[in-house]
Amino acid sequence: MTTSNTNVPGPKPIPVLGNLLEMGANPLRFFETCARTYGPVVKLELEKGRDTYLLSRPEHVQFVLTNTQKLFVKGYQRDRILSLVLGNGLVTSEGSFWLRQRRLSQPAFHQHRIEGYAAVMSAYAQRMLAGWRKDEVRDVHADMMRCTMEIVGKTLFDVDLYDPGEGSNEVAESMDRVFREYVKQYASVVRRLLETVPFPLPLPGNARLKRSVEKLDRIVYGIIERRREENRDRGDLLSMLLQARDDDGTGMTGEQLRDEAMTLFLAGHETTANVLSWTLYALARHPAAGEVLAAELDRVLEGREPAFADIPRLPYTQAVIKESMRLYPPVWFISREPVEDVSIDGYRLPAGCEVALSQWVMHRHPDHFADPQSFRPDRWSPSFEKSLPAYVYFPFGAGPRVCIGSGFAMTEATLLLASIAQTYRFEPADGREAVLEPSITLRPRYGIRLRAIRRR
Ligand code: HEM
Repeated sequence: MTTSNTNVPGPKPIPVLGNLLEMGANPLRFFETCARTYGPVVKLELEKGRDTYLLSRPEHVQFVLTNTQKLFVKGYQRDRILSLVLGNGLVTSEGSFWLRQRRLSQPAFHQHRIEGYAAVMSAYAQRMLAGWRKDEVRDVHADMMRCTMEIVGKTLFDVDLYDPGEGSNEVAESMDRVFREYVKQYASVVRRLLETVPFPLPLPGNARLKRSVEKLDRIVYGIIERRREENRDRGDLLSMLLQARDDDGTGMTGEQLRDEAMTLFLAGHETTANVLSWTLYALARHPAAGEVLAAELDRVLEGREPAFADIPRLPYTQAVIKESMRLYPPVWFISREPVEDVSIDGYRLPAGCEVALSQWVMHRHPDHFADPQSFRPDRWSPSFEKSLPAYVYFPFGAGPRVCIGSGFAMTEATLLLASIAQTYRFEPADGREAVLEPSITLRPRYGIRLRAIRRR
């Protein structure tokens, strides 16, 4: 028999605000505490008229993610900010429209394409390091954001974002402005409350974001137009998207290309920057792991610049990245909406509710990870990976909507970390811990200041 959903355990809501204030104070701790206190299915009131259910069994993750498209939708269209910035691109679209776009975009992420992008990744890492001075304190998050943005600019648009000769600083600046405005609004709990108002409010933040997006749109449409006229494969993602044809021979419209380009730019640069920033932060606090990493890099690379072919020979480098994404998952929760009532562990979750799965909660679960709060890259042995139940560790999601850029991201993170850690080791610049900001991604709120000590 299915239990009524009113019986689902959860923290007591207060009038009007539900559980929003508790969550707003520290969403990560709130989700973790709820899962530990109330069990694998927790009911939360985070939106007016729509309950949220936090699920934390691996079977729940499997059920929800593999049935997205059939029993669940992403429901992002109700999110005004994401819709304004990303339009109807791969992250936000649904159903048959999404499927077509995914099929058209997939070839841009084939292994041989990524191999081509790898050379750009390594070269841009070297260019970044050339600007670092011996033993100085740096905000490594700012460095990683800039470097991954340059890499996306080059691999996506074939534009060198920071080469003043190309006159393309405008793209970088506009992207940056949109991004900052978007993060500022996204992290706000007040925004979640205002989302319940059924029309866009004339708030200054909304107007600023809209103006920035309009400016960026003009630039992106300009690039697309010029590239259409040029009609040649430059080896970048945009070339692939421009060439992509459906079975009936139709390609993407200008608007679809704009939405996909914007989506890939945003989805593809901050996530990887976060992984690298948190990795350097963890290494600075765990010098022994840093030494094992440096020894692997010295042994395998013998001082050379890392290349795509080196990646399989860098297992510890990859373990460091996996462990960093376990503790600091760049996407810390995934949300879905059931299209019909579904039954989970005997509870009925109604159509239209929000179902939340949290990498933060699952990746730190003591049932699955020994000493779960500690940074221990050596846990990622082949036997451990084999024994880890499926759908416990899912930094890139799973099912049909799994990250299309996971191969791109792992290649980029490995090559950048190898380049950086080959030349530098890190020490905390002061005794302060970095502040986690669980916005749409898990970012360091005030950056990450580390002393970069030159090794070679
Ligand atoms: C470490 C870096 C990254 C992480 C942790 C990450 C994580 C994720 C996750 C969890 C999802 C699924 C979201 C959901 O199911 O609701 C996703 C989707 C997506 N990611 Fe990534 N991502 C990363 C890098 C990238 C890169 C480099 C790109 C592109 C260049 C990219 C493009 C996308 C796109 C387009 C989607 C939507 C796919 C679809 O629905 O068909 N991501 N990513």
